[in-house]
Amino acid sequence: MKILVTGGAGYIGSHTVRALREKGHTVIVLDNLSRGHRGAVPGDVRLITEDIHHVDAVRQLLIEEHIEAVMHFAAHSQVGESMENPTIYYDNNVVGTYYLLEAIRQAHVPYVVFSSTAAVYGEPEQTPITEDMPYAPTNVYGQTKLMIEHMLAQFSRAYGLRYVALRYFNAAGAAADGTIGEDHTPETHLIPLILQTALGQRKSIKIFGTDYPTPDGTCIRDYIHVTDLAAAHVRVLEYLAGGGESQYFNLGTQQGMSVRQMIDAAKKVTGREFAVEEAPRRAGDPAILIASSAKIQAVTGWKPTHSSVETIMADAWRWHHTHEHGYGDTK
Ligand SMILES: NC(=O)c1ccc[n+]([C@@H]2O[C@H](COP(=O)([O-])OP(=O)(O)OC[C@H]3O[C@@H](n4cnc5c(N)ncnc54)[C@H](O)[C@@H]3O)[C@@H](O)[C@H]2O)c1
Ligand SMILES: O=c1ccn([C@@H]2O[C@H](COP(=O)(O)OP(=O)(O)O[C@H]3O[C@H](CO)[C@@H](O)[C@H](O)[C@H]3O)[C@@H](O)[C@H]2O)c(=O)[nH]1
Repeated sequence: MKILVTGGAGYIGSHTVRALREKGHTVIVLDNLSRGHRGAVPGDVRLITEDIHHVDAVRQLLIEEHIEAVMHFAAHSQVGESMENPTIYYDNNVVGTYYLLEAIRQAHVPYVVFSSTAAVYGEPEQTPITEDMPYAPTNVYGQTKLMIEHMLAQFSRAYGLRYVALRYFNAAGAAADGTIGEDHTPETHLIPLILQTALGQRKSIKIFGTDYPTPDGTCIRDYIHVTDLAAAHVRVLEYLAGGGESQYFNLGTQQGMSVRQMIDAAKKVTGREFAVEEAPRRAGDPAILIASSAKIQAVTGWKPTHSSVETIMADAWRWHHTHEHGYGDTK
């Protein structure tokens, strides 16, 4: 199929571009490079430096290139920033996606795969989290993703668009060959911050909260390898093209790891000692987020195969210690 990947110069999008091409699909990347990297897009993939808000340009591209599906990663995705500056989240995520969907509708593209998030659930009542649990985002970022899910459902009902919304838990790791990986500025995610500390780029890694109701007092998350996330996108595309109806799926491993366990794993994989500081809780962090992925496994047969903590950490380390400044100045 011929697929447009919005946000394909970003972390998860670039790994999915690779997975799609490995399955023989043709890919065009649309990215405004606000937070992505030219160097994350292979030289032989067409990169269109464009913004999803530009409905006329996007519609024209979809029609001219006979695009059959859109994978929509383009978004702002930092929880803290979304609380400090909600307007850019409503504009980039909700308004931007509205214009993108409008272009998709006008160009009659039949399928969309959308990057949603575990943040739509907020503080879960129980774990593992299943898709039928209540939606109660505790931050603006999660709220914008939930609004987009509603928009998709309404476009689907009214115009026949078929879509899958994938609610990722914590994306982690990097391509096994170390050529693409995670490079966010500013970096807020735990694993890159730990590994930057192991590299000596930071003085210490702070543990945000040691008094959570968990066995070691630190937050538990469900870390899923970015390669497994990418493979799930290929699966759900096949599912839609095979006649599957619109769906939303959690993407996680059903295993939780605490912050302390991640730090210990990093020390083992890197063979380096580094300073660890106990710090107060970070506002808005739920104690435990673990996915049930039973639904996507039952419907599409997808299973995570690279998401052991050792593989995640080893792959992330290969990327970070060979790219100390990420994609550097390739932007
Ligand atoms: N990283 C995670 O753990 C995680 C978890 C859950 C959901 N998600 C979602 O997955 C998607 C990808 O996340 P990521 O970590 O790869 O983020 P990222 O910031 O690395 O990638 C996003 C890309 O979208 C581009 N972009 C942003 N706004 C745009 C616009 N208006 N027009 C065109 N391009 C635009 C950026 O330049 C960037 O390349 C996001 O939608 C995010 O909300 C990520
Ligand atoms: O320096 C740090 C950074 C993080 N943490 C903790 O590590 C855990 C993971 O944090 P982080 O890597 O920032 O991810 P989350 O806040 O869990 O959010 C990610 O995972 C969510 C889904 O679970 C997505 O919605 C978000 O977009 C994505 O950033 C949390 O308990 C943090 O409190 C620390 O202790 N120290």
